[in-house]
Amino acid sequence: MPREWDESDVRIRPNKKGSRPRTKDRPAHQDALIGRIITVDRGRYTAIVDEATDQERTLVAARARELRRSPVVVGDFVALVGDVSGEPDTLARLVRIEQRRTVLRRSADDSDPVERVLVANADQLVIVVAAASPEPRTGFIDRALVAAYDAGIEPLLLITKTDVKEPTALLEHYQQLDLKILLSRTTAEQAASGSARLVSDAVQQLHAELDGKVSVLVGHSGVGKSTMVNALTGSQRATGGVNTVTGRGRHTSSSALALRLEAAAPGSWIIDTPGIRSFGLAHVDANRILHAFEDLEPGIADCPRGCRHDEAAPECGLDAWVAGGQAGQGGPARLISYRRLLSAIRAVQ
Ligand SMILES: Nc1nc2c(ncn2[C@@H]2O[C@H](COP(=O)(O)OP(=O)(O)OP(=O)(O)O)[C@@H](O)[C@H]2O)c(=O)[nH]1
Ligand SMILES: [Zn+2]
Repeated sequence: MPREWDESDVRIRPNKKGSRPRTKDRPAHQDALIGRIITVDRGRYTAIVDEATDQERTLVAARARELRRSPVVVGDFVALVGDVSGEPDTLARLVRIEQRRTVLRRSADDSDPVERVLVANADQLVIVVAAASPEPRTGFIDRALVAAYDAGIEPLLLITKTDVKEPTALLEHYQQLDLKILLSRTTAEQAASGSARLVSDAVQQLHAELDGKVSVLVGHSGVGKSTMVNALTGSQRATGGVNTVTGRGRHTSSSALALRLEAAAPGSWIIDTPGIRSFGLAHVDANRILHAFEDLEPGIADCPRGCRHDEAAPECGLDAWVAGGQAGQGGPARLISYRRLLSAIRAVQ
């Protein structure tokens, strides 16, 4: 029966060329498989696909030519095409990097402003220091806190070797900061025997904090990071499966490696960072680092206009803030830490 066309009819009328958009309008590789990058080694990217299903497998991929200039890092979700069987000696093609939820960055040091992405999509940064041997350095912790703040990820401080020394001074220093702190230790006999068995309470507490999340661990050499990572992951580095690709022997050039948290919800990963010992912060705006010092931050309310908050700043509100005890007993030391970091970053900006 004839009738009049109106605008709504026009809209639902099928496209003359068919309902499929033309190739160039379609997102490339729509049917690609999405994988999680667990390690990067000499241009080869190891990904987990179909994670937490019975199809789960590990495969190795190389970047497509058009991604040559786009760094792919541990924690990235990527689109994979080609041979995605994961069979030995196969190589998939990595054609796209999915949008990153968080990005942990650093510059190699403050004087090298080249900013590098270290890890993508992490939820948490676990800063590992020892109560003693090596002595904890608040400068390292503060830098890591700024990096976590900059990345928009949650920091957590893990103090190891509390059997060797009580971390009283360190706890005092961070007392007024809203920072989650966990302690771990071995029994003295075990430490003396050289095979550190961590007390299970400490491991379980950290496990609970990591369950369901992607966490990056950073710390100086010798603080007991590997000991803790092994306790949480069951030494996946050393034996079969995923480990042929991620095992220590073959893992030479990458600075990060994702390991699965044992006995945890799917998607719980620990990213170890053996090659990362420092956090250059040249890429972070000096005016923003105070946000990582929440215990001091309210003190700038009374600063004169344009105050630079450094030692030379006349009548900086931070001096009165810590002198008045508002940042707690550790306040004066915290202010020194803040100003030291501030001047290091300003010196290169
Ligand atoms: N007393 C004591 N010793 C520990 C503890 N945790 C680790 N250790 C010992 O500290 C030493 C260094 O531990 P690692 O786990 O290798 O340290 P790391 O941070 O991984 O160091 P790198 O491998 O150099 O990166 C080892 O001899 C451990 O047995 C602890 O809680 N208490
Ligand atoms: Zn000020």
